[in-house]
Amino acid sequence: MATVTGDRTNGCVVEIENLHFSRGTRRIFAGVDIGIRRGEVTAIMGPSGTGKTTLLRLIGGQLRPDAGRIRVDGVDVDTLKRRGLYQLRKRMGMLFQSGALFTHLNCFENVAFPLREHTRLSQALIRHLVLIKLEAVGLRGAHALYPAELSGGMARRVALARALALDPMVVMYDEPFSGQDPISMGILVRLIRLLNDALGLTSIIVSHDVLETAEIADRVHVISAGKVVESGSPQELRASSSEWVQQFLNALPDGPVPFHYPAPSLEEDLFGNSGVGVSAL
Ligand SMILES: Nc1ncnc2c1ncn2[C@@H]1O[C@H](COP(=O)(O)OP(=O)(O)OP(=O)(O)O)[C@@H](O)[C@H]1O
Repeated sequence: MATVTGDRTNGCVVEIENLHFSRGTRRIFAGVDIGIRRGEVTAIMGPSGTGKTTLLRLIGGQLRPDAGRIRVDGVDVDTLKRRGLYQLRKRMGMLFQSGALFTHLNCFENVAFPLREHTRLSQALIRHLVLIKLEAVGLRGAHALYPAELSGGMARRVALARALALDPMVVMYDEPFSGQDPISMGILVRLIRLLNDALGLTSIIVSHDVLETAEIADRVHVISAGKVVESGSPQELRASSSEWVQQFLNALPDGPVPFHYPAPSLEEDLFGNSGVGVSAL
């Protein structure tokens, strides 16, 4: 775990304390405490409808707690006004299952979109950043393809590159593997872990794919009936007698499918005249 010197947050980038939240008469959270440690991959699991997506929305400030506190990077999300929330959300990458790509934009422009929206970077720098993010997900060679020309797994990886475009501090994944075949799922699983470590991110994953998620998680929190019922490393949960623990088994093997879509060398794309993104210059 990466610990920041002088860190006010006890190594936790997200601190949830005594969280209470209801939807009408339905109580979703009744005293939830979770610390999401900086630099780690944290999985939030639990039965369907237990409030996992709701928890991500609360962390992102899209919903407000009825009681309790949620701090992100030491800041109480509930106290933030519109502008503060906007600034915070720029530092939080989100990859939602429904987070579709813009169909009228190619991969390059999809990833460039948040950079164009939220920064005043030069076109040349945007081009570099987009190529690096696409490279990171193995799809630099697919920069000119439109979403309709991508497989489901490729589309998810482009969406991941887009979620990482602004170099977020935290990335939240809501069901990132849903609808993926086992090979695409294996690639995504590995990619989330690799990018977390390589880019110094903190990742929060909500997923029904218990085995795959546990494979890359440093810590797992199991939520049920408004409370955290289990917390620990996948190994610790394996040693627990909870019924959930039985699900933390075999790792998903990687397959022979190449990770990178065919492309010229990175050097050529970055410093040469390969024509990537020139329409934007
Ligand atoms: N906009 C809404 N208005 C009212 N109730 C809602 C709303 N969104 C979600 N809920 C309810 O809140 C509860 C928690 O929903 P949430 O989507 O967070 O669960 P989840 O654990 O992510 O479920 P799943 O695993 O099936 O995706 C559910 O009972 C759901 O019906």
